[in-house]
Amino acid sequence: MNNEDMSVKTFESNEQLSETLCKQVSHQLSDAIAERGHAYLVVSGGNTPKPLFQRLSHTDIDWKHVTVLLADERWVLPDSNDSNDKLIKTVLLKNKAAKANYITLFTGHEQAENAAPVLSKQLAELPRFDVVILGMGDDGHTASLFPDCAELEQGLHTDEAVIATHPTRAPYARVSLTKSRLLNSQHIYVHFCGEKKLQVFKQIEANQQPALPLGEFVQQQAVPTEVYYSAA
Ligand SMILES: O=C1O[C@H](COP(=O)(O)O)[C@@H](O)[C@H](O)[C@H]1O
Repeated sequence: MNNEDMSVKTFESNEQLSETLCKQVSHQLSDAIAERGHAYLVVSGGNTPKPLFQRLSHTDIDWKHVTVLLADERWVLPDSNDSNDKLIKTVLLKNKAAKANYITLFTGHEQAENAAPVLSKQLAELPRFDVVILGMGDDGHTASLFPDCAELEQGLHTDEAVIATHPTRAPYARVSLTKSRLLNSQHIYVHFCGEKKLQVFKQIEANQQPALPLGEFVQQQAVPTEVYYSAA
């Protein structure tokens, strides 16, 4: 698909959206396993992907040949309710998906900026991802590439795989996969819900300035990218 022809797949509810996206993602992971013996799935944190994770966890995929990792992590302890790591472990890596391999972004370093170079080296060694699912915040951030963080330009232009970011209007230091590492994927999905985010997405689609971080993934032509939106 040429991303110039991108259309937004629209659903009434996140449940309905998740049913369709789950089928799509599971086919692509299974195809990757058939072709190369292993598949890489990158997922986002936050609230939006919970129904998708629940469905994926019950889906017949040869999970032992799938590696899952996060697009970003909030620098909190792994037992915090704001930890993306906790979300993945409690909602996705269960049931059939309990057999998946998981690369955590939580290294145990006290500071995100000390963890980032270690993670960057580790993730640079991974092959091309098969599926990357990106979320979007109300401010147009994706992964932990925030419009207001001092590290945004670095995150969009570096060849490093992971950087630390410090949003000024959202809590916690973060680690985030960079644009170059996220775009090193066969397929990208953008997944968001609700009218407020739809309005932000319309600004991004129209390329309104100042450009928002998600626009870097929506406007590019290199990787097939599909947008999944639900009203509720
Ligand atoms: O902080 C984050 O926010 C975004 C969006 O989260 P949501 O709760 O509005 O769906 C998420 O994609 C990212 O992974 C997370 O760290």
